[in-house]
Amino acid sequence: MLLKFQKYQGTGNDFIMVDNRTLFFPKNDTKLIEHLCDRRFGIGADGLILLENDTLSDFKMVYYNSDGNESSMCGNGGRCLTAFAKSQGVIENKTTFNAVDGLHHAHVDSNGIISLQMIDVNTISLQPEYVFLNTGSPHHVTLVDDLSSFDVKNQGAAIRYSDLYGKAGSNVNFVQPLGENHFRLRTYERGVEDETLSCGTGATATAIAMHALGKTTAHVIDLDVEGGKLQVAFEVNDGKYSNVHLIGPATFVFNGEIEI
Ligand SMILES: N[C@@H](CCC[C@H](N)C(=O)O)C(=O)O
Repeated sequence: MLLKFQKYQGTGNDFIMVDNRTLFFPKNDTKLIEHLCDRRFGIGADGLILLENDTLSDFKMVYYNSDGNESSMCGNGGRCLTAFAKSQGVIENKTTFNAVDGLHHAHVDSNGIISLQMIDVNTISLQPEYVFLNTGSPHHVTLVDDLSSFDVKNQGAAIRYSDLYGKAGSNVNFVQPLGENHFRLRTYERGVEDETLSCGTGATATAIAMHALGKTTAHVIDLDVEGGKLQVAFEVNDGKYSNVHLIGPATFVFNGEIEI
């Protein structure tokens, strides 16, 4: 069978997009999805995203990490899927779609920048050396002095596979403050099992964690990731974070087709 797909990337976090509204795609074929995401033997991507019909909203998002397993929410992927849905004529510039963590609102501005509403965050674990929270995916957030020389892959894997997070594991974000509302982060991603150039739920987690730690009083945070720049905006009342938005570009890379 010939699989038609489009590649998208959001600040360097890259995805294979498939229009699966006819439900033709073999969703349970973990090995196929892993192969398609392989950067040498397949198309190459951090993840694969299916666009499907939904009874409650404009469309449904189904997300797979590059290990081939379906996973939790992908913030950059949600922004890229919004751009893909627009390119396919499924939506115009505003949408509500259904993902594994519920309904998401998104809109595309006149410059193509996409703002994606993320889930509210009401539970934050503040520990002496780190913060843990869930922004649609689980995130461990810890401050480091110099990100440029930091061994993200090995240090990230050690935390991800530690007893802290059991079989499920967690994504791991290493953060360096750059200014009052400006942080740099590098992320080790669960399910990719490597550093990615960007992680949207990770950037969201980092922004909220920095506010919860008192490292900033701002409610609009700039985040420098390896693949570009993201912004996270939120409201907060009594330690509860709402109206959370992940804002940034989502770029079409190429059309492709591959025999599967
Ligand atoms: N890159 C994504 C996160 C995708 C899910 C994550 N790897 C997990 O399994 O928790 C993002 O942009 O949020």
